Amino acid sequence: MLLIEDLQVELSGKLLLRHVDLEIKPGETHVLFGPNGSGKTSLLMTILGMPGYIVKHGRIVFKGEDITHMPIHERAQLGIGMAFQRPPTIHGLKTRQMVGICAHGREVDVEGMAEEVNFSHFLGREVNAGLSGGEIKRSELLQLMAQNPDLMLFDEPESGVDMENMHLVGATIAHLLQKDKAVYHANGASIADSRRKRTKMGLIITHTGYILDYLEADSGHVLYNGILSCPSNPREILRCVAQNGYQECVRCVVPPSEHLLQELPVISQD
Ligand SMILES: Nc1ncnc2c1ncn2[C@@H]1O[C@H](COP(=O)(O)OP(=O)(O)OP(=O)(O)O)[C@@H](O)[C@H]1O
Repeated sequence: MLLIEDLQVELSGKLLLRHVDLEIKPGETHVLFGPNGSGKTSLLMTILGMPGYIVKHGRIVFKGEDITHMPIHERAQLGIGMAFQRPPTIHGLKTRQMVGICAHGREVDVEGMAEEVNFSHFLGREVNAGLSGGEIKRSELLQLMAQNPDLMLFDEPESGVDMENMHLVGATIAHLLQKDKAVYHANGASIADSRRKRTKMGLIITHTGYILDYLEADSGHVLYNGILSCPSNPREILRCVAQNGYQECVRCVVPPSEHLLQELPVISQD
């Protein structure tokens, strides 16, 4: 389980996350909405343990272990992985080698996995060198498939992906999170049984909600101005935001505390 309690996080001296409480149980997938600049990527980077994201208050517990100040490589070993929105180009390292590194000593069928995400053609290329937006997403998924972590963080997996590849990306994420129908029916297990056996946890940032067409999310949240609120049905959140905008959406539930709500800025309507 991932448990985050009253988290406050600073980056370069700026407070980006002001109040985050979050619990993701084994088998659950949560979706994260929020306007640009509200701190969504910062939250994922903090969970991953990216250097520079300084926890000023609160704690992060994963699998019963306090990982608040644990270095990134130890979190990866514990089972946390991320598909980045804009990963850097790594010169001198081929994607094939990178996938091997992600597997962390496990025997993996790199070619077979690359085929699954339509990436065979790029295995010999330096990591992310000259890749298009959609190709980067598939490269990130391939690395995650090799790592196969227990908690998977996805930063806008739909952005830059065309309609045809959206199906591939959506189906791959559903499979990684044990939420595809093939898993349901494996070994003749009932859907309820398969649900109970799920162990993978997911946290997915989305602006469009397209990913919800491919997997069943257990809960949605809105991150607004560094404050996480509105744990509820993700489709209801989408509808609320589309109809009323984010500011109204976060006002429709009881905020973490009255003083935090009062600090929310007014978003201009133009
Ligand atoms: N190195 C940095 N120093 C100071 N501020 C930063 C730094 N990196 C990011 N920020 C700011 O932190 C805020 C939150 O950024 P973040 O990327 O977490 O937002 P987001 O919700 O993921 O946005 P988007 O939906 O646009 O991807 C933004 O205002 C951003 O400009």
